[in-house]
Amino acid sequence: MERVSENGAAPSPGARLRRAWSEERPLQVAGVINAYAAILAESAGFKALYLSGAGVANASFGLPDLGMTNLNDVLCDARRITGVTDLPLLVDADTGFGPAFVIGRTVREMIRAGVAGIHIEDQVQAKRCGHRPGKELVEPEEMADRVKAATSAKTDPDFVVMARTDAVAVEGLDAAVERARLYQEAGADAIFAEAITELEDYRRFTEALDVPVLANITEFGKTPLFTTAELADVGVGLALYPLSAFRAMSAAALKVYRTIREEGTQKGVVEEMQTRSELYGFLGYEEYERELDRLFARGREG
Ligand SMILES: C[C@](O)(C(=O)O)[C@H](CC(=O)O)C(=O)O
Repeated sequence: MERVSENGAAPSPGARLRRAWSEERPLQVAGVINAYAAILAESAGFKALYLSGAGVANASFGLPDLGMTNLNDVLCDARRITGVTDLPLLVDADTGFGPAFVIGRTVREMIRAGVAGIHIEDQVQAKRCGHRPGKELVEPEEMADRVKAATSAKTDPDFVVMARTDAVAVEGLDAAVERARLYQEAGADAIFAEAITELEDYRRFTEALDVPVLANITEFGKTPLFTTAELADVGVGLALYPLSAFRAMSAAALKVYRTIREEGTQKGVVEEMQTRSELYGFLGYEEYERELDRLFARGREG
């Protein structure tokens, strides 16, 4: 049941994320690299958004996804997104950015930033992308402590603490499902099953758990591009597309840069661009202008 505060205030971002995953199955969660991408994803009809750790590292810092960005780096991008949309935002908090007290601070700061939930993972601090070789995990109990540190820091009971396990690729399916059960017991509100290779493996998670399971449908990784129908069939609760639009934007941008450089003009690619009026439409530019006119018309007339 969605909690509405006693003074009748709107449901919190966490409550909205929970509502979204109860209304759509699997809930499609769109990765958005920045505030404008959030506006685009919302206009396409998504009901929940995601800020990718790789996305922050790659797009905001030009760095690889190797745990080189910190809490403030991620918060800064998260705030920009929550500033333009009421859709619930799930944020990649890597390993929580430090030991127990830091994980607690991560949760409180994320809630203050209007974030709906985070996921923290069971990799060592020197983490890697979940779809790369050479991942190392902390002991299951240490990860359970991370989860407890996160859940006990909630200042909004509906804030979502999702536990990600990278164990399938490292320890195999049975151990990964066992870990997920332990994380659920420790208080995780959802489980992120990373780097799954077989559709049926999701069923092992969903049958063993009472909380929603997220499938990370990221391109060029270990997981095939399963459809929502396939994922629904094995009980998956959330389907994540962390970097899909970013990859497409990056390919488009490179093509434009190369064309301008090589051909001395952008004429050959201008048809592929979003127009000025489309951009302004998404931004509500004209509404802002009308407001400006209304506010300052007297000054101008005088
Ligand atoms: C989910 C992820 O952690 C991310 O940062 O978005 C990445 C995505 C990717 O590299 O494709 C991951 O799966 O490790």
